[in-house]
Amino acid sequence: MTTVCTAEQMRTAERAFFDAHPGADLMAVAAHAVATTAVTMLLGDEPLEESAEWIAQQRVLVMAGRGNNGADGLFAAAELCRDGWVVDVCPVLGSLHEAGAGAAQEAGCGEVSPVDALDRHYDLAIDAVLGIGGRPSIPDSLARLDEALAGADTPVLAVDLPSGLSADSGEVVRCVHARTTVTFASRKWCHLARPAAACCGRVILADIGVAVPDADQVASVTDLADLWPVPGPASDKYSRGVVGCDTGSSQYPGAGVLGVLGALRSGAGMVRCVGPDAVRQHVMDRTPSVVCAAGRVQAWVVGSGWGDDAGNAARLDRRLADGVPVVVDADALAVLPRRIPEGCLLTPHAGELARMLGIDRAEVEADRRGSCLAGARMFGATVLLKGSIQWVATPDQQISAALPGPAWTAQAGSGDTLAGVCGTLLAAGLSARDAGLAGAGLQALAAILSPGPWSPDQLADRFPEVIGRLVAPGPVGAVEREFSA
Ligand SMILES: NC(=O)C1=CN([C@@H]2O[C@H](COP(=O)(O)OP(=O)(O)OC[C@H]3O[C@@H](n4cnc5c(N)ncnc54)[C@H](OP(=O)(O)O)[C@@H]3O)[C@@H](O)[C@H]2O)[C@@H](O)CC1
Ligand SMILES: Nc1ncnc2c1ncn2[C@@H]1O[C@H](COP(=O)(O)OP(=O)(O)O)[C@@H](O)[C@H]1O
Repeated sequence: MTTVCTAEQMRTAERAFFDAHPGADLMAVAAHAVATTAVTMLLGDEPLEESAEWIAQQRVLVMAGRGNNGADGLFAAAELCRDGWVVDVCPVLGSLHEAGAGAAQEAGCGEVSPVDALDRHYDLAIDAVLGIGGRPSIPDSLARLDEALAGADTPVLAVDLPSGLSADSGEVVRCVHARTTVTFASRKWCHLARPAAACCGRVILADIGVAVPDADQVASVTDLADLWPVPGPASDKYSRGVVGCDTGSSQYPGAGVLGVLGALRSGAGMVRCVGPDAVRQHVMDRTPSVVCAAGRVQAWVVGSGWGDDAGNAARLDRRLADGVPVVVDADALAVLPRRIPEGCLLTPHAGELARMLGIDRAEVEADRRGSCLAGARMFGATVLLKGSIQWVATPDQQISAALPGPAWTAQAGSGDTLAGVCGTLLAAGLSARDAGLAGAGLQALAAILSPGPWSPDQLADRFPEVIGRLVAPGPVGAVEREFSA
């Protein structure tokens, strides 16, 4: 799991740290982490070149703002300059942090305006204009610099986060594009949520001695690889797990097909389709290996595409009574009994969760994390709240988020395939929490690897390749590297 925090949580942690360590120089620790990362980037793969003469030819641009983020950059500039690198400081927002500017000047850094910097060559640029105190977007002068640096293929190292991003979201208005970002104490949401994450490059987490106790946990690609069930020599179709799909209706047969596709393409040992005739016919046409007959299953997928039918409550009760874990999706969420068996997984989007909780959708949107916890508490089952950040909360009030993906999956039918994937994972024996995290993570990863308007059935057709790459044997860390490349 990766820890992730908001700007507010970071500031609270910083206050607690200073209460416990009055007078500590956190900025010096942060700046040293920036300077160390900068040197690693400058040296690249050729540490043999690290002679004083070679270092004295390498030029570094430090773009600095006027807050503490700028100060981190300025103290890093001073350290680099003292070590022999040629450093220009560029005040992008007019003024500079006073002590930081003093240190940089004393160490021998030059100063350059944003306009003059456009005409100079740099081997590395450090973006220390805006950090967690930044509001979205950047001034034109910085946008021009960012474009020029990209045009010259100059690597950019962002301090804490690329300027222009909001620490707490994946939104991008206009920002710096970093090759590497060095952040402190915990990752922030912009490092993980898309599309912002794509502007951060490789994110390095520096330990500055500050603990963020209320940081959240987000499943990483490595977690996904660890969770994914892989068949062994003794496996057969039953031991891998049989998924029963009781989804779709004559009005919405497509939802039944998509759920089956999700289950099949994510590795179910067998998929049984027991939906209405209209669904079964379409399923057989698309996926001939599906068994359209009743029988034992290890998990049920219900609710997708049921429509508003008077028989929905009885249809749900029948499946819950089977005693195996159930993925409860879409229309079945409107007819939930007061308590759901604990091993089940409820998969609402914000509107469905609002209805479950008897509140407005806007209230859910205003506190998605808290609403997800409330849903799990109210129904005694695990809840996967779908959307851009996908929270998974358990009845005992543990909460974590799935690997975030791009919004390409925000389209009708994605939830139906996701329910099928979660069914496969429950049938394979994963807990409801792990099934929610891994199912949502697979869909996100598939969309990361195949960006574009792929329809849910097309994306499901890509699941086998994504899973194959995900679980391919290799050293720990290889998976993360491959998928972040
Ligand atoms: N907290 C910690 O634990 C630690 C924090 N550390 C470091 O401190 C950083 C946070 O520093 P910070 O709070 O001073 O805010 P920062 O990001 O420098 O920006 C504020 C300045 O920017 C301005 N401004 C804002 N948006 C703007 C825009 N769009 N366009 C133009 N201007 C804009 C705003 O001016 P305003 O307009 O509000 O007057 C204000 O002057 C953090 O990211 C990390 O690097 C580390 O040293 C170690 C531990
Ligand atoms: N902004 C977003 N970013 C990433 N994924 C999203 C976003 N919004 C929705 N999704 C994904 O899209 C799917 C939508 O599910 P849902 O609304 O239930 O659709 P349907 O019921 O039509 O299948 C979910 O799998 C969710 O994870």
